[in-house]
Amino acid sequence: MSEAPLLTLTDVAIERGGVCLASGIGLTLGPGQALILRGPNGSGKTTLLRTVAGLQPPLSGTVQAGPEAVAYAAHSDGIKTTLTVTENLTFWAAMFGTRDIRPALDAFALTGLANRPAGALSAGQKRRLGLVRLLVTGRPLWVLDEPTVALDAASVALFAKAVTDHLGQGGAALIATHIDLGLDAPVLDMTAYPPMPETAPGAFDETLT
Ligand SMILES: Nc1ncnc2c1ncn2[C@@H]1O[C@H](COP(=O)(O)OP(=O)(O)OP(=O)(O)O)[C@@H](O)[C@H]1O
Repeated sequence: MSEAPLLTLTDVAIERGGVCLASGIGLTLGPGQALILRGPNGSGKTTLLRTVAGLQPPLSGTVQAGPEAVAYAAHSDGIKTTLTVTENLTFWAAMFGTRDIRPALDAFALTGLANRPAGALSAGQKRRLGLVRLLVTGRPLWVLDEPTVALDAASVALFAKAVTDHLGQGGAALIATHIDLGLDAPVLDMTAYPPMPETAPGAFDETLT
């Protein structure tokens, strides 16, 4: 039995600001699989996630993900503060063709906050609103950068359940996190992929994008 992978990285090197951060990264994520990214601050976790999300090209190697496969949750919550929780989620749901937002609101315990302007949420509530978007994208590959920042223990548990359910439905997840989410997932340690000694200067200049 072999299912098509949702993500394949082959001999990937990544860079930020013209500096190679890591090289030789190879991985495959299939339906139902998660991978945890670990490494010290500045080791390139965010840069790798940005590269997988297509926000920047790899310095070398190939990144293969299905078309419209990736849902990327970055450090920023990406919410509209003047809109209510419902209005934010309705906007995202419409973008991705999802009609019913109630299951998503329930899954992240946001139903009681549905009519509150997003700008009046606490930091952890804002983070939950940023993450709940994942549920209405319908996209199979979740690429998540420190998703649990500002979440309390109960919210971390809700998030871990959402990821587990997503994997159970045939999705996959690549997650940079410093905390244990209780997932049965292997760890990719960035320190195992040292940068190439020679860095091509200016291979990607993000000031031009
Ligand atoms: N916009 C940028 N321009 C140039 N260099 C950058 C930029 N953003 C980050 N960097 C540098 O790239 C390196 C990798 O950063 P990155 O954010 O990928 O690391 P990280 O492993 O996610 O770190 P953290 O654990 O602190 O989130 C760091 O040395 C950082 O200073």
